[in-house]
Amino acid sequence: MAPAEQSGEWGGGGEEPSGEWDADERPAGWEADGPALAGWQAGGPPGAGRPPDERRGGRPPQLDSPGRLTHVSNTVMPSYVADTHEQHVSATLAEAGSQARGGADPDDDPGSGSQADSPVLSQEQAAVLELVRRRQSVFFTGDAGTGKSFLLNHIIDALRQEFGHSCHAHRRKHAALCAGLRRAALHRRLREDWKKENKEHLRALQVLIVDEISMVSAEFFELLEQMTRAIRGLPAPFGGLRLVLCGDFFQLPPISDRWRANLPHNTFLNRGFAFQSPAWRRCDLQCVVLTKVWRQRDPYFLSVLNAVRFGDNAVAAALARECGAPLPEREGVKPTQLYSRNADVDRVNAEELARLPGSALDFGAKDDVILDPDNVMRGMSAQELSRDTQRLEKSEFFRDCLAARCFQLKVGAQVMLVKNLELSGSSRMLVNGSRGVVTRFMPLAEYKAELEQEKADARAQMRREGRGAGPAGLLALSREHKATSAGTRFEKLLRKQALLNSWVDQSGAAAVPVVRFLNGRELPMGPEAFTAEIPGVGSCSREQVPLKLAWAVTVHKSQGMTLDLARVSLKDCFAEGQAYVALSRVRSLEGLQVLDCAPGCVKTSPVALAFFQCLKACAQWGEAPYTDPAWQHWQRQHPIAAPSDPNRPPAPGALAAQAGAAGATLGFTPAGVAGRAAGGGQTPVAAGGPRQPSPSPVRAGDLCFKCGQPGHWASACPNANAGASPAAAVGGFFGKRGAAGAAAGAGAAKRPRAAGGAGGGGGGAAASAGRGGCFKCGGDHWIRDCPQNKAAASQGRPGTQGRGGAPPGRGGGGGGACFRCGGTDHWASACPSR
Ligand SMILES: Nc1ncnc2c1ncn2[C@@H]1O[C@H](COP(=O)(O)OP(=O)(O)OP(=O)(O)O)[C@@H](O)[C@H]1O
Repeated sequence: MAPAEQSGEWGGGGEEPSGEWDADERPAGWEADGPALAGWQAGGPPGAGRPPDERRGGRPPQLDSPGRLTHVSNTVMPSYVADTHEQHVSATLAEAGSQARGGADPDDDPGSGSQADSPVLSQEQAAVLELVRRRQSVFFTGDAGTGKSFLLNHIIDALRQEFGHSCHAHRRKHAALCAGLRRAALHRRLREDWKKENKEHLRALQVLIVDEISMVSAEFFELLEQMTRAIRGLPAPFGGLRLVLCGDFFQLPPISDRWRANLPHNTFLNRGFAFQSPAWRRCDLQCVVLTKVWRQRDPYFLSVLNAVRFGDNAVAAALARECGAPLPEREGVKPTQLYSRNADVDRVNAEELARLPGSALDFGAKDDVILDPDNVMRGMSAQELSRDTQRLEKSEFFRDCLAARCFQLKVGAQVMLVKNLELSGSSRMLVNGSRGVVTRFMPLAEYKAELEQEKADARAQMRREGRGAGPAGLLALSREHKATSAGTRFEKLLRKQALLNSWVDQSGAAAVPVVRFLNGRELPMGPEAFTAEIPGVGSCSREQVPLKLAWAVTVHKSQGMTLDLARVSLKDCFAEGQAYVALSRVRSLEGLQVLDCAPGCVKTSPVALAFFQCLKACAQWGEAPYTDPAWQHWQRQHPIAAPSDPNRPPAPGALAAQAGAAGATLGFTPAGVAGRAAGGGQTPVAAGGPRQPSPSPVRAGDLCFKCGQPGHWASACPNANAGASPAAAVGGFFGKRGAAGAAAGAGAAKRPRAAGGAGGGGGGAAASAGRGGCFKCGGDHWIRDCPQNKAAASQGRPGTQGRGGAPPGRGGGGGGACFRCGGTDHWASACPSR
């Protein structure tokens, strides 16, 4: 699972460390021999119940530690699901919508051939989607291949429906609702958002989606929470942002900088996992563990991967012995080589390309920046526009784009797609990560003629359907025919032609490569567009052939990929989870070769292990066994909110039950994962049954911040949705869409952000009905008009809006008291309880 920010695309190409660690630079907490394992169930050795000759090498693995491999969460897939395996993680935002809707479990309909073409969400995946639909903050995890990215694409699709438009395409107009970002992209986007002119963007954000949460550090997560809360000016965690977090903490961890003795203890070093931060504990997260592995279906292979996941070097060594033989080429495609270090990858790719006979063809990209039309229209000065242009041109997008600015290809080159081209149909699917080989170069004239022919075919099909698309039909196409497959194809071809023309003008290319993919399809690869938006500034785009050399890739890059054939070198594995990520990329043992399996190369984070055990057991997440002194100091500086803390976040939502979470899915309270101070409170979801209300008590003085009523937490607020649009409950920004927002009338539509929460748009019924209007007192007025402000001002302590002389209170403290402890004689930033 690894989305690319470009073009709103998800999948493939995990984040790579900018620099690699030397052996002596391993982060604190690193253990040479992996952690001691606990919590495993005794069971048969890997592959138990399966004749040895069915295994790849025909030999049983020589296991030093038999009897430790059964892991409860792995469900073996029934064979009829096999075809759907082709479905890759990635889906563009636009295309995700065309995929099957969630809700059904493939298990329900074994014979259905259509499922192969259109995979649907499993029951547990659908349960997570339901939580998101119910506006819960969600964290979902699971083994590699449990469909986290697949599910995330469906979630993004659902959010698009909820907010009525594409998350990315119209972000500026409707003010952002969603950001789906990986670690580096997250850093980048937030750096932009924290700039003064973009704070509005962050204020209007409704949902924050973070993929690969395992790579987001505790320090960063904490910072992010504090900054968003401060900028949005709301006391709720993340300033009321809804969170969708997803990832597997057994996979690649955050890349920390090394602490040196002369650095101040609180230097930002990107340490710890996100779940270790107090911010995690403050969030009202519903945690779900996905249990069904979709990528692999062989129970033996699953059990081996499971052992590696938990750090079993003996099993990895046995696997290396079993899978040591070279893999044959398939369809002329060589296995992808996975290495830990960039240097090895670059060397292998360069060597292999040089080894091929014939001359290489250069492929250059066409890069463009487009200024935000709003800025241009409102008459920004030439100086400002040129500053924005420069900012776009220097954007990291151009450095990090999956498609390189320039690369060389030869006939016979092993390549990988870096963009989703076709998502439906297992045999036709071409997605980010699909492997192929260049068979020839097609002259441009021939390629253009081919496109014309395809267009004619699509038009003919539309005519057959009685929807002719002549020049006059084009207008109709945009409305009516887009819904048909021929109409969509026609439209895509039009776009392709336009793209080709503009790319050729710039790059001067005379041919496009023809690639034969592993699924047998052979296609000319014309240029594709990769885009990224910098809110409030403009957008960057790159037009380039969506390929990269793929004899070798780094393990970090491979996170999120599903590979058919892989030669994995475990040499120099330096990070926890790295070996697990590498080995779990392939679908079957038949496609795996393992090399250089040195003792100790499999590393698992003991902290992740402890967290996972808490998740599985619904036990309390206790003190993390992490012994870096700088980290411990940081933790001391960020104490977990005590139960008496007036700023304690709302209690866990009780909606997991209603979502019908199934099987081993866990509903989890924030205090459950994290709440050693709050006294636990997590509640497992009974299989298929309703989730028990959280035992976490609601104190008499606690008011729901959504409706202002006592007796329940905001996440379980019965009034939040009363007749309002979904956004109204969150903050009312999208009030235009909701019937309630419209009914609220003009006054409500103009209401400022403070009362509605995240945005300033059409107000929501909750506010207009007098429930949840003011965040301070719950009254039917804006926070700035709250009588408590006046009271505070008369005491010399301005409330939320006050700037001088007294604690700001951030709007939630009631009368301007320190929001941390309720005290009235200090600012929250100087609070002794901090
Ligand atoms: N409900 C489903 N039906 C059919 N196929 C599925 C389903 N869920 C996931 N898959 C397929 O399983 C494979 C693995 O899914 P995905 O990459 O989303 O897993 P992941 O949990 O994100 O893996 P990783 O943690 O390794 O990144 C993909 O090929 C995906 O299409």
